[in-house]
Amino acid sequence: MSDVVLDLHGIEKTYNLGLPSQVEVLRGLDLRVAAGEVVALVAPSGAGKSTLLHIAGLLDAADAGTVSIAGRQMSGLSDRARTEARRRDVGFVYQFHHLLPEFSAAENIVLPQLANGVGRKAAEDRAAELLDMVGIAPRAGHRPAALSGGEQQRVAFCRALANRPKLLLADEPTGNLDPETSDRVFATLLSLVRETGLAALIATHNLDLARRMDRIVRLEAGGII
Ligand SMILES: Nc1ncnc2c1ncn2[C@@H]1O[C@H](COP(=O)(O)OP(=O)(O)OP(=O)(O)O)[C@@H](O)[C@H]1O
Repeated sequence: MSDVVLDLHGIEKTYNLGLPSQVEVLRGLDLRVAAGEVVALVAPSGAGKSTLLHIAGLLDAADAGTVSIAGRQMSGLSDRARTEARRRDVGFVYQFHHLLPEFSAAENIVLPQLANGVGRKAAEDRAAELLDMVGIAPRAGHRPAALSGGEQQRVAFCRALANRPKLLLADEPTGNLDPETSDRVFATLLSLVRETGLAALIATHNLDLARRMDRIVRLEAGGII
């Protein structure tokens, strides 16, 4: 596959609460996502979707196997180097936006850039550009509580893309929205991803949305089938 951004190979993960309550979640999972590709991750509840996204996003470590992002092997890195790689290369969107309630929409997009070493003026320009791309520039000064659910999720997309990551990971990004809003917000997400050419892995239970992506992968019995 050309231009592989996310390369998971032989990933194993077991949660050890002590025998007999050992949960083997991932058993030698392989998955690749290329630049510009939007992949739907479909899994029955409890199959390990969140576990997989956390490992791919360097939030959690696998017991075995390798994680490469943009050609760089992440498995052997120190915690600090991994955190830096996550900040720089990975954007996350969650089902519930997790925006900071005391900050405006624009500030929520500025802050992760400041944490990544970007200057304030450049960060503000980037926030304005992203809010414009998702069609809510006039809401830049609103705090999350003064935004609709769909607007909040759009801001969360902008925040995820603020540092120009190579990989976007999303866990049910439109799952808490009504079907019509979900549809519109999802279309925004797709066009954002396509414009920026990043690799995206988007978990969803919604098969209509999954079908609009480039490829569907199913997580079952600890692997991709
Ligand atoms: N920290 C943990 N300790 C022990 N078991 C865990 C832990 N986290 C998850 N599990 C178990 O691992 C399995 C996979 O969990 P995970 O959260 O990845 O599932 P999921 O596919 O995201 O589910 P859902 O779609 O319902 O959110 C589940 O059986 C869960 O109970």
